[in-house]
Amino acid sequence: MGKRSHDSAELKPKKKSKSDKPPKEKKNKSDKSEKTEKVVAEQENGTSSSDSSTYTQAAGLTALPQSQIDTFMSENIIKFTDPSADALAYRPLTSFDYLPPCDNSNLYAPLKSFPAPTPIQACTWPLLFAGRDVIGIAETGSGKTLAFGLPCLRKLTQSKKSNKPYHPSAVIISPTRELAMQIYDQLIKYTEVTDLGAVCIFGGVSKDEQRTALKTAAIVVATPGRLKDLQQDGSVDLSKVKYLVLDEADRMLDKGFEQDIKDIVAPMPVSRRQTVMFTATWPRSVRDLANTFMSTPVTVTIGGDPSADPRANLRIKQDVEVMDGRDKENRLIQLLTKSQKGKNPEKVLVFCLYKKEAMRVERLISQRGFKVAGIHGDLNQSDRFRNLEAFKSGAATVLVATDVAARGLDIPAVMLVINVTFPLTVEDYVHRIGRTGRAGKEGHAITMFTEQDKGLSGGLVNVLKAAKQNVPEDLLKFGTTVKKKQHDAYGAFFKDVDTDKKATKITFDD
Ligand SMILES: Nc1ncnc2c1ncn2[C@@H]1O[C@H](COP(=O)(O)OP(=O)(O)OP(=O)(O)O)[C@@H](O)[C@H]1O
Repeated sequence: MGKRSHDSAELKPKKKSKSDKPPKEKKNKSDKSEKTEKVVAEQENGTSSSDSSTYTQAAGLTALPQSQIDTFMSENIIKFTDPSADALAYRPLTSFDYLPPCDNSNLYAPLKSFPAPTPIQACTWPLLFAGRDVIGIAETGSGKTLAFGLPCLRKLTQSKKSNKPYHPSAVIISPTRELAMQIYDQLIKYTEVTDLGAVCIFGGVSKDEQRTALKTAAIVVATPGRLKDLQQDGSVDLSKVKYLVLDEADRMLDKGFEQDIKDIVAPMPVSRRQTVMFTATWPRSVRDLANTFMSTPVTVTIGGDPSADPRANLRIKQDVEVMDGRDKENRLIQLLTKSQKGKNPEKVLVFCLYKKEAMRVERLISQRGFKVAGIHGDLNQSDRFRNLEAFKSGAATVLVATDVAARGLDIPAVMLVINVTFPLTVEDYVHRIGRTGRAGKEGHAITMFTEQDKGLSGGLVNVLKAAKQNVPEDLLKFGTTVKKKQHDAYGAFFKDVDTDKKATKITFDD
């Protein structure tokens, strides 16, 4: 587990008095069609979903010559798509000096470790401060967590009312426990200086401490399964939520999670909440669904049109090696021998597709004497956190993972990503390799590709071409057609299953 443990671990359970009791389970009577009509009506009216959002552009930012703004926009290939055609009025916040005033002057203090806002922060902050719904699309490792996190914290600090017990004001949903914990760890630096309570909720650990922490938390960072359980058993009431984030939004809206998200969001009136979605990949398949959760959203894209194929971070050198599956293990050991030699072995992340495959590959690597740890869905939560921590600290320099670690994880100084087995989708490929080359650094990814993966060759070729990478002849032989349909298991494969629960859900295995 990270240096900071989540609130629930720090709070001791108290004897419940009547007023301490969590809210009783409420039947959600909201009729779906009514809800959809409401969203449409609000979209037509263009009403703002926010109550405590105010934003006045700093005088210094207004004074900048338009040419300077235009250069920033074109250099970073920034695009705003706004049905209300209002977004361009908000100049990108190119320096922390232009942040709007905040009732709690401490809020911005932790930002001083950074030189300037990243492009996705610069462009989405003004819109989010102003209360707009936003879809933010930017490459892996580009600072999206603070892009949605800072406006959330400001909105809650500006609001005069304190939380009713068990009624959080903000919910941030992410697909995996490690990612939820990482978001929480980033945000807690800011909640600590502003006295906002936060809690991280995920499956695989006891619910009691989480229930206790929910009493005072203004911000809930959660994975969907456990949050839904706690909501359904009446441990938390989400009807006062005014800031909702879906991180890794395409994954959250995919069919593996779609129903959980709908159930969680049902009691949060769209008229009173600001809805924010962030991702590095934005397939067409989820866009219409995303709109049903949002009110006149502005889409902000950094690095090019989101209608194109998923885009890899341009600082990552991508090598694809087409080979026979039987040669993979030797090639893996060869690559590790090279990267692990000397006093300072490189941090290498090795991706497999199946849990059993990951265990086998981890055993192989360990037998060859490398310092390796593993992370996959069959490990219990404390082993997952411990192994991730071992990799972060350098106690293990190789981490073997399934796609549970593909998205969002921000592990410093991963030099090389090796894909032993290609993932189920090209989006997952982009996320996997995005564990290297983060926060402006260079990275390298080596992918073993076999005939079995040929259905994805077209999509991969497009990703390589878009990033101006070498496309091997052997890969082109498999064809360049991009199949429209995603793999059926996209989502289900990746879903974190709450190991505390009896197996009523499908547990995906190889
Ligand atoms: N303004 C900034 N300047 C420099 N570094 C920053 C800035 N904002 C955030 N970072 C750092 O950049 C790293 C990557 O940020 P983050 O994890 O939010 O990326 P991300 O865009 O969410 O990536 P992914 O798509 O993989 O989830 C983090 O270590 C974060 O602390």
